[in-house]
Amino acid sequence: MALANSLPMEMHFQEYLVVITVLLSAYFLINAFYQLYFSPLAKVPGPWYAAISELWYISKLLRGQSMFAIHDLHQRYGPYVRVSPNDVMVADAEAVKKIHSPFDVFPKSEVYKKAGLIQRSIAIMVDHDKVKKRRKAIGNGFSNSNMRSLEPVIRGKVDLCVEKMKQDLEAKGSVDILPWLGFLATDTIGEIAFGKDFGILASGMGHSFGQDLLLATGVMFVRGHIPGGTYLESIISRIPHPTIQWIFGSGNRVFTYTNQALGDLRHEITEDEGLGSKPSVFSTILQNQDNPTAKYKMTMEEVRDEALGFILAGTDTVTITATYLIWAILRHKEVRQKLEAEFTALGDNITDEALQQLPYLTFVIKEALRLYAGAQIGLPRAVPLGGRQLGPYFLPEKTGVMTPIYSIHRDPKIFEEPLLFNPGRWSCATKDMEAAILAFGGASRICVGQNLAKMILRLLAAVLLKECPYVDLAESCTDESMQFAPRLFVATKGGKCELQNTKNR
Ligand code: HEM
Repeated sequence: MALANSLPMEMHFQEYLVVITVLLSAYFLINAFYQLYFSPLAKVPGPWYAAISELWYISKLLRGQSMFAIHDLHQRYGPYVRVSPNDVMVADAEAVKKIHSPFDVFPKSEVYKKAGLIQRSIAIMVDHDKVKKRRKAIGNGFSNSNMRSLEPVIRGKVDLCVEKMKQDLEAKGSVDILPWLGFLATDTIGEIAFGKDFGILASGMGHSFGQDLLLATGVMFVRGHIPGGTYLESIISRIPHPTIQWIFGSGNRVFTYTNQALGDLRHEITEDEGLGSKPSVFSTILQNQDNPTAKYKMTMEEVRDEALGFILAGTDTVTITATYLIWAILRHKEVRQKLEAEFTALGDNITDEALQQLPYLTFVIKEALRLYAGAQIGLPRAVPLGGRQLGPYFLPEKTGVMTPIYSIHRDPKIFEEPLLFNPGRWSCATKDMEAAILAFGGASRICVGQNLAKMILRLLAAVLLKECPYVDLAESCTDESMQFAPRLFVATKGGKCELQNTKNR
């Protein structure tokens, strides 16, 4: 009897499944046919599997292979490659200039917005008018003149970092600079944004904030890149398992820490009207909060999201660029000698102002940023209203266009022998070379922290070579181990960058 009752149900269910499968297959086939032959992007070259679904690009991105995979596609298909139904990678120098033009703004793509954790930060803002206003509000904090007033803080961090690395070199004969430069970046940005560092340079150990931020960023990234990521998150985050709760609680823990630190900083700044308080990129903003006539104001939540955005955007990028900069200097003897000559001529006058005047140091940093800047993936933008002609293709509005830094910086039409680390090439730089550099992005969305990043790089190179003249690459630090690893963000293949003390060799 029970069997007799269940049979029609089962048949009904199977029929239901068959209908759904047929419908889905039909949808898939019709969509694939449309994408390949009738979509406005159908003429843009690229592999067929990328044109019919986002899966190929997302999987490459999440597995950290996007920059290599995209580079291969550009070699095969040319400067325009369709990498998903609605996204085109553009490595054509003229079109890249248009995409990052200050006059005809291609807004950031919504991918950033979906990410979530730092909703009020400039890094994920799409609306251009809001971006302009916010950049004015925070721009002063990173201006060259404010950077000068922050220099003692930054110099103090660089000195401490070099001192710690020197201790390892002298006690153990070698040092892995990768974690130390990570501590340097995190503590420096922590201090100038929150008014206090995380104490990790001094202790030589990570801080739970770093781990929480990493987790929260992972959640944010998956949410932004996986279709339906927000719904997936709201379901998974309800599972009452301690590890899952801990992972999804990371965002709140990060907010609690940041609110506390910024609250203290605000108190200190408003109590003594900024006199003698710790220098911070937010000093003016925090002073202005209770000033009714102030032109640019920000709420505490906005300041918090910006501060977190700085940590997220600034720490890994500075760590990786600084690591490769030091590696590249020590890897190329003639580069090191020329730099040492410039530093020797400065004597003890190692100030950032003096370092900024050194031509060869400037070329070395530019070349390190060309080949090894911490961000190498495609910068996502959307085609503005009305659509735009880019090269031979007319792309409708809202088409995603990405400018792949890795490939553009290695374009042989612009950079002779593009894979060679050759700082001298910048002594006679062409306009095209200058325009092709996207290490800090471009135009209206150029990196807010580039002055800070460059200051750290300059001071680090000068102080390290002065304090540790006996340092060289360790045997473990080979060209192979220093290749880019397939990770989400740039990383070294060997997972470290070891230097050794050559004094006793
Ligand atoms: C060598 C180190 C750095 C590199 C290579 C780098 C690279 C970049 C790039 C390529 C962009 C543009 C992203 C896009 O257009 O989609 C960007 C934006 C940004 N960066 Fe950096 N960055 C570095 C350091 C920093 C530091 C130290 C901070 C802050 C303390 C920072 C804060 C930001 C912010 C807030 C944005 C978003 C700006 C906007 O959307 O208008 N970056 N960075």
